[in-house]
Amino acid sequence: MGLALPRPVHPAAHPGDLGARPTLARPRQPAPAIGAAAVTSSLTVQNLSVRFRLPGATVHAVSDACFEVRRGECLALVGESGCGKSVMAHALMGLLPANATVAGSAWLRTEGAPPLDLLAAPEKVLARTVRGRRIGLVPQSPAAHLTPVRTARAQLAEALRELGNPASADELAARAGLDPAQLDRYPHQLSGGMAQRVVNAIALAGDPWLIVADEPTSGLDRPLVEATMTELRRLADDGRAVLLITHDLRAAERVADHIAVMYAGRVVSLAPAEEFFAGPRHPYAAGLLEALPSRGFVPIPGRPPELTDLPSGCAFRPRCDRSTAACSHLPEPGPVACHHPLEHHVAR
Ligand SMILES: Nc1ncnc2c1ncn2[C@@H]1O[C@H](COP(=O)(O)OP(=O)(O)OP(=O)(O)O)[C@@H](O)[C@H]1O
Ligand code: NI
Repeated sequence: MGLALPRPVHPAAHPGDLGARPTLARPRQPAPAIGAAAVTSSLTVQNLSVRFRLPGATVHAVSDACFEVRRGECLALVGESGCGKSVMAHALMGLLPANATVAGSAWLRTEGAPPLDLLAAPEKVLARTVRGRRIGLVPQSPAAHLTPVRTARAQLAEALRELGNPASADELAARAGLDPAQLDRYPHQLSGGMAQRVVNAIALAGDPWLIVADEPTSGLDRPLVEATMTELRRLADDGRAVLLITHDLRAAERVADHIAVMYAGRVVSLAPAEEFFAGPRHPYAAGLLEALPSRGFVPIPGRPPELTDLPSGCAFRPRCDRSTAACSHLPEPGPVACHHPLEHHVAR
């Protein structure tokens, strides 16, 4: 985790009082209303599960995940490496490999268009109407995403052409904060920050209202992390929805309105950011917070379980110092796989 700078943890703010915590949020703007039957565009994920079949084993990569993100909001999905964050993103984009099976629903509601269940939609529909147009993916590694033998300008122009956007590469670049003079460079001639801006610009070429950013700051130094976070917050404030996937809790604190914590494929905590940083309900989420430098850097003992061999009940139970008999089975299916609903009240 890129957690070099200690940051004071702010007390709980009044709900909606974004100015009281270290966020980049400006006052939330209402979603633009389009047409008579305007709805605020949103993504509603319900009981999303993903399994991978392997010879002799099944990987329980994501189990019964539920969350929602709307225009104007940023939801951060945080958790340790391997907990299922990227698999979740790939499931939503229809990009899972052939050995995957998916269950649940992920309703994408877009103004002026019929709702679409991303998990049930045919590949042709996802390719033609969703990827790049309604959902833009900011990939983890800009260098790997860009074609090495073509200039930034050529790649921006191609994205615009494919998505039917009449804007010029220069206009798109200017909006992404790119210096037009740098557009004739090849990817290896771009700095890390510039390459990141090029892929951000490509993700926005089709004017998607939902941005899925999968570890957009991995490998970047602190100033670039800050710049990327500022950019993501700006996208949300401009009326887009942002799903930020990260293991960097401090980066999430900078931009997110809501924090979802995943552990071993399950969402174990889902809360408004103010509430989360004031005291999360699940002992694992509490442990993640205590591992922040500002909270003393206390690591969580033990390791996450193998996703091919999950314990029964709460998967965190073997590492948890607060488990009770109730944790030996999962709670009734619901938004959060957790037996500690009053954790933050008890802790304070
Ligand atoms: N095609 C696949 N076949 C089998 N298992 C897979 C496949 N793709 C991913 N997995 C497994 O699914 C689990 C979740 O992986 P995922 O990439 O979503 O983790 P993550 O939370 O994004 O981690 P990181 O922070 O390292 O990116 C891992 O155990 C991974 O090994
Ligand atoms: Ni990942």
